[in-house]
Amino acid sequence: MRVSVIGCGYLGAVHAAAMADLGHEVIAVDVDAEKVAALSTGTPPFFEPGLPEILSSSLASGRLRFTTDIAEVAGCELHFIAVGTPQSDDSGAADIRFVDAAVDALLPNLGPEDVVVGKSTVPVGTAQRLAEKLLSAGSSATLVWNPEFLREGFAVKDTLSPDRLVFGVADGVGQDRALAAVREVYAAAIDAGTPVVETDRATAELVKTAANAFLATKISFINAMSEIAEATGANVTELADAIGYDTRIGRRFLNAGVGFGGGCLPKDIRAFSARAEELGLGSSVAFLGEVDAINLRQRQRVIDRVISDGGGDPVDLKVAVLGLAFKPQSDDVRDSPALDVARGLAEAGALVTAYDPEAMGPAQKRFPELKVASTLQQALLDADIAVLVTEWPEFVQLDPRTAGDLMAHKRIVDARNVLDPAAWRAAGFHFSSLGRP
Ligand SMILES: NC(=O)c1ccc[n+]([C@@H]2O[C@H](COP(=O)([O-])OP(=O)(O)OC[C@H]3O[C@@H](n4cnc5c(N)ncnc54)[C@H](O)[C@@H]3O)[C@@H](O)[C@H]2O)c1
Ligand SMILES: O=c1ccn([C@@H]2O[C@H](COP(=O)(O)OP(=O)(O)O[C@H]3O[C@H](CO)[C@@H](O)[C@H](O)[C@H]3O)[C@@H](O)[C@H]2O)c(=O)[nH]1
Repeated sequence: MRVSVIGCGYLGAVHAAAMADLGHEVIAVDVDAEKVAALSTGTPPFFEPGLPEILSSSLASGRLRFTTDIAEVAGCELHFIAVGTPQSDDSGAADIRFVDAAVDALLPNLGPEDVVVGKSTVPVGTAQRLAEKLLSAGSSATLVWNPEFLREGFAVKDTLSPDRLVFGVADGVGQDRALAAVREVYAAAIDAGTPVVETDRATAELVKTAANAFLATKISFINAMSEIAEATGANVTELADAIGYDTRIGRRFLNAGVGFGGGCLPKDIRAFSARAEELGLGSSVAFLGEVDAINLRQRQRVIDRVISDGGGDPVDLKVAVLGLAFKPQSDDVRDSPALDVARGLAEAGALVTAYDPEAMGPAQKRFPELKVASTLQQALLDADIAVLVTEWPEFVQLDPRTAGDLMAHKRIVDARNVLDPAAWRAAGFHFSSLGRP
């Protein structure tokens, strides 16, 4: 099929390359000329395993092209909207101006039988409003809401083999055509057995928000348990293992630590709460405010722990911060707990040196005073204490004897609960984690 992708950020760039990899003809549009130039040469402006490979092969095959000129999408049968929906202000509401701008720019280029496919994460009710916008502009194009569930770090695999596909359509003219088009564009995944949920547009929008709210709740639940475990001498990892064996609960997303960050979970639960307030239903999801508060408390808990384990006075305390990305296999520092911990310690007067295998450039853009080391060993050199905040494999596999030889004092805070306390203590370390003795 001939498809366009509007917005070439994490979601759009991966989606465009994956669609071309599946054999579709893809035109991908972004307003950011630098991003378009980088992607056109096969260089993603962010780290995502597997993306450079499918990007290069799709560009070489001629099936994928990037442009800043929206007029080039004319003639495509299907148009994916993948622009950003960031948090707008302190209310937490989503800023959906980019979605509106994308649809406005698309309108003059739409054919009468085209299908517009919304992938951005939006507040429930947005799709209905956009469908009315198309109609009132005289377009007979149909709108499908098709939320995206990819995880950064696994984005290519998640796009090519998703857990499920959700198609939200409205009853009426164009419904069958729209469903046929999305089934065709995703035929490879559907033929491979991916479950498909065909529903109305409001449900499709809500599936996305509800999924992220549930994942965030699971993480904050286990982090609340880690506080209780710590006060009582219990072990939160063994607790998570034991409750996770119950298949109704499941072990995934029960890793206690410094909490969730990134470009999705934090902003999406705040946007959900803000939308519920607008609907007069704020109390129905009031618990999400607590999920957010527990999550942010974890960052402060880690900062406080580093200071207390470091001797109580943060001023001139030499801290090695291991990790800056919001999670491993990503260079994304949007709402990163690791970056907040580095910043919080520096603001308290500590001498912070951070290291991350991929995210130091993006981190320094947001926090220019941040001192970074070029290797893990350099970050640890002469440190009074280390704190592991992103569980990159090279940190998880770090030999405590090597670390001990480099550091001024043998002290470490494991803020992701991934190191073996016995091994670190045996190497002479003062070791602490969150909710584990
Ligand atoms: N990042 C993820 O893992 C992920 C996963 C699922 C869903 N989402 C959702 O997908 C959407 C995009 O997220 P992202 O992380 O890719 O954001 P992003 O900020 O990385 O990218 C958004 C892109 O849209 C471009 N853009 C803005 N206005 C435009 C316009 N009018 N025309 C063309 N391009 C325009 C920007 O220049 C930018 O490159 C959000 O709604 C997000 O919540 C993201
Ligand atoms: O047990 C866990 C699992 C995750 N995290 C943290 O939670 C955050 C989010 O992790 P993850 O969900 O893997 O990353 P994202 O790439 O942000 O993906 C989420 O957000 C995307 C954007 O909406 C969705 O598409 C995905 O389905 C959803 O998992 C990260 O900071 C993780 O460190 C924990 O603290 N404990």
